[in-house]
Amino acid sequence: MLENISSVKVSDGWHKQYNHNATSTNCSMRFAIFLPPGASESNKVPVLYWLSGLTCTDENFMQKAGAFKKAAELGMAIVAPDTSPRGENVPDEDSYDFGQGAGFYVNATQAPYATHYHMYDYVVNELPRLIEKHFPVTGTKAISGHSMGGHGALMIALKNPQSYVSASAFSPIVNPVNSPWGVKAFTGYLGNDKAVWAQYDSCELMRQAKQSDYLPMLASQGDADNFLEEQLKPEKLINVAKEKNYPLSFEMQAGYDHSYFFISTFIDQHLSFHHKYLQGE
Ligand SMILES: N[C@@H](CCC(=O)N[C@@H](CS)C(=O)NCC(=O)O)C(=O)O
Repeated sequence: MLENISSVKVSDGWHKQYNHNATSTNCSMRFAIFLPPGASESNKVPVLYWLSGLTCTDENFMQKAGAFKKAAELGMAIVAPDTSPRGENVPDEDSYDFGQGAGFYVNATQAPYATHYHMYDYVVNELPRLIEKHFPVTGTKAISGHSMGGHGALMIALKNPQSYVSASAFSPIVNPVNSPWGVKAFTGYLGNDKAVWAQYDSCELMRQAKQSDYLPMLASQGDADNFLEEQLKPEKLINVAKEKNYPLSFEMQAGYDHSYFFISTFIDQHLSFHHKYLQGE
């Protein structure tokens, strides 16, 4: 069952948080939803799913991105899940980039993580089903995210092109199999078989994509981002997109760092981008 834990009016719509027992992650999960003004059973709205980065919960985007005014104007709901399973029984590690707060949107196969760390199934299947059952939304979905969540958004869209109308990302980890954050997470959650890692790597997935599965994709990156060269490596995805003629619009923005200051500056552009496709244009 859904337990409502907060309800706040904002930009004429509502920001709400819920807990529920999730079967995919085998624990209680919290998520946040923004419902734009006028959303009702007789006026269902499309949904943008937002996946956050390392150390985040459902709250970082909702509190810092400044997305409500534009989402209210465009008539879009936004759903922000947590970034991992959580709780006393959920295995953790004393580091910011693995364990709780760092689920990497994969289905873990390795003990002791395989019991709970199924964020891929949670985001792709369980959460949308729940949202569509309990809220006034259509089944039309787009997906976006930041950093680890940018990896999640692009990877999930590339693996499920029939389920989303568009995908975007801020500062995404585009090639986790070649990024220290990704290598650490994939080794811990997925083991040593690189063929399994490749199934969650946006560069590899784009390389394999059929033209009939191409989705409109937007990525924004700040050139003053501390993680740019070591972890994010956007040129890897840009190169694959060029080779494949994939419709990726990549925008390097001068002077911006890795933070929500950057996201809040360009979020309206990303919401408008998704709106175009969510409206069925
Ligand atoms: N230096 C950071 C690295 C983690 C980080 O930059 N997290 C980003 C996502 S990859 C974030 O959104 N942090 C939370 C926030 O800014 O609200 C830390 O040690 O916590």
